[in-house]
Amino acid sequence: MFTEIPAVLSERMAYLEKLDQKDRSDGTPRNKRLRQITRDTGKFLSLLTINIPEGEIIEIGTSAGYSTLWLAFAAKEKGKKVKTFELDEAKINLARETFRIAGLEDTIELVQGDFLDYGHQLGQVALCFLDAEKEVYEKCFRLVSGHMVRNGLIVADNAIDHYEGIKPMIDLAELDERFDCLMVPVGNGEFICRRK
Ligand SMILES: C[S@@+](CC[C@H](N)C(=O)[O-])C[C@H]1O[C@@H](n2cnc3c(N)ncnc32)[C@H](O)[C@@H]1O
Repeated sequence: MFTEIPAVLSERMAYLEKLDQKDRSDGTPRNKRLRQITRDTGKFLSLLTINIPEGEIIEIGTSAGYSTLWLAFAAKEKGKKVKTFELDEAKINLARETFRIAGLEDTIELVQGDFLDYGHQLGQVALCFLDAEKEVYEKCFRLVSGHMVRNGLIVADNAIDHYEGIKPMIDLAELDERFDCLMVPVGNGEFICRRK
């Protein structure tokens, strides 16, 4: 599938990768940085998404839409959509531009606001990519876990480089008998919870 990424999509991905690199080296304050997933993590998300069961695909933490592109690329192949949540207005504007340029506006629904205010509206979830502030991971897990379909996946980013920050969520998930959990050393570490 990676040989079939449309040019407009791979060009926007490359543009965002450069923007993210620039952010990391030019002193941009942390809250303004894009803080994107790695390219390997993006590919990993696409591979997971192409094989998920029926249900919603959601993302918590859009930033400029880089990770959303990897989710949506695979979702589109399956005729599915991605719903992604973002708080920050400047990043929302950049994400809208991303989805328009990549021709994925019909595949992606961008929700402006705090995911924690929307959690109660969730339907049946097949895949949740969690990449927000580390302090909210545990709350997000509590909100999403009851909505997961059988074989659905919660994938939490930064599980290795911010292990201490998200440990409360990891501990909670590992004690939860509804889930099989695994730390995957791709990118910055992806903690995967599969609904049994
Ligand atoms: C690490 S960045 C996301 C990077 C993005 N997933 C990517 O790889 O391209 C985290 C983003 O989550 C957003 N965020 C943090 N807490 C949130 C919340 N409770 N609801 C929605 N967005 C949130 C932040 O504004 C920030 O843009």
